[in-house]
Amino acid sequence: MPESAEARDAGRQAATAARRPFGQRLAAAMAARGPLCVGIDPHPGLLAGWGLADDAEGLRAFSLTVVEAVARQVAAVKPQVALYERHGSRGIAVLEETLAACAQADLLSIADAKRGDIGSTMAAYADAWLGEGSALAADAVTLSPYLGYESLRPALDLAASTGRGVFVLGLTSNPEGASVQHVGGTDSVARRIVAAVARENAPVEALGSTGLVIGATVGPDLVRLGIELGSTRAPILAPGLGAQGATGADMKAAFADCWPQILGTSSREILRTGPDRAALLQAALRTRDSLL
Ligand SMILES: O=C(O)c1cc(=O)[nH]c(=O)n1[C@@H]1O[C@H](COP(=O)(O)O)[C@@H](O)[C@H]1O
Repeated sequence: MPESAEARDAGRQAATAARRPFGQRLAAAMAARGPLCVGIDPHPGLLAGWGLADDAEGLRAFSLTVVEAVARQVAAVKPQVALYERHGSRGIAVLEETLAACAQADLLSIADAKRGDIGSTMAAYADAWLGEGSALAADAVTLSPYLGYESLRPALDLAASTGRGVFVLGLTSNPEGASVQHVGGTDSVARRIVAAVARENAPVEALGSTGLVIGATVGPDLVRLGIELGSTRAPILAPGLGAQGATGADMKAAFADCWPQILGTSSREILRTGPDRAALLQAALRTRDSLL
């Protein structure tokens, strides 16, 4: 018999009630397993290197292998949504299956979707990535604030009410980001985003659920722009480790004032060692150890 609407709503409410806030869950995972998030970026070249076809079946084998290799060993994984979207609806179905496998394995998932739009459309993105009962809902999603920080409000509010999290782009790891994010000098666009995120987390005593993305490569910019992260209570997702050149030592120097908040993330450098699960795990643990 099909589930009634009332039963479905009750099930969703129970699922939300049982979930602790994302910041708390991330802090616990980082304390237990270290500050690394493994990026799942199934690039065509990586699929070929693993002997897999560049199609939905290849994508599925790749994604589930990574989840199986690192579950219970690292704090989180971050599937790159673009690399599923390029396979159309079948790729999205694989992403849904990958997110479900993470939930099953008690592995935090961060959907790297970088969504951002006017508020009314943002509400629909929020339902997709953070809503209870959505097959695409992850533990957290990346968001772009460059339509204005407050345009993200529907996602910020839904994340808070479902115990999920967001990571808002602050200073990105790519060199082109400076042309927007550095504008304003010591009162830069990025500094204003960081301040808005800090306000979001102000009521929380420990790690909040509104995170920032700050590239592992931007240490000198943080100093030059006078951006201070330690008081934001934001979890900080730091991409750029490995393939983009940043090392654990670079990150420790750049983020000395907020080290307990840092979740380093690396994709290609780890993924290149697959498809052997033991090799993938070893590469992940080596990267993690560089952050301890
Ligand atoms: O939001 C992100 O994760 C992100 C932000 C950023 O500033 N730079 C950045 O590289 N990323 C993502 O992090 C991943 C980095 O991949 P690797 O360079 O292979 O480790 C990619 O999925 C990027 O889209």
